[in-house]
Amino acid sequence: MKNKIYLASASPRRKELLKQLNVEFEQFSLDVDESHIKQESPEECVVRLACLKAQTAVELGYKDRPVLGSDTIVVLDDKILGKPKNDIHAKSMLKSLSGRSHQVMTAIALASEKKVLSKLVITNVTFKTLSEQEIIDYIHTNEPKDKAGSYGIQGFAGRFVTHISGSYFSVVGLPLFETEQLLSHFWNKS
Ligand SMILES: Cc1cn([C@H]2C[C@H](O)[C@@H](COP(=O)(O)OP(=O)(O)OP(=O)(O)O)O2)c(=O)[nH]c1=O
Repeated sequence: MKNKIYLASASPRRKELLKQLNVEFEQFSLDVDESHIKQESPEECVVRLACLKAQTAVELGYKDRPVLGSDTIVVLDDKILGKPKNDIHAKSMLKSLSGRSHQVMTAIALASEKKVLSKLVITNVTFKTLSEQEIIDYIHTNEPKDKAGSYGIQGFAGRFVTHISGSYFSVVGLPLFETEQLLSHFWNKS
């Protein structure tokens, strides 16, 4: 069917965001190797991972509709901050983000057997200076655990943000405007 897609993602946030586009979809989770390759830039890495998620799903047999894959990373001084390994890791990431600006990069990819289209969205986010206690309290909320950069702008960390330039939805995991654009490109080209 023309307007139905698959969402290759375990993320409940991406599911909720995709609903806002009024696209019919089925979600499933995938196990892909998300490790970073040393030589690649953050931009190359996030696009590669979004494409990998979408293309792996196609290879696994999800071929009757386009597959949407997405990946989000936080980048500080050109270095990738992925998901924290533990609370100590989360603490050091939050410390490094304190009082500074960073980029949140989300790539989206649509794949079928015939083609793959992708788009990279970069958003600048500035944090206020965080006290040691604020970082500890935030880690106790458990929010950092499954999130790139150890924070969720949509949750308690929203109050850390003094400035954002770009797409709020992209920071949460799925840029709405760009996803709709990519879908329409994909369908117009098929
Ligand atoms: C910076 C930031 C990230 N995140 C989330 C978005 C992504 O879900 C997650 C980054 O990990 P991803 O590997 O991009 O996504 P995921 O593992 O949650 O889901 P899947 O790979 O199956 O699609 O961090 C927020 O929810 N809020 C934020 O403010």
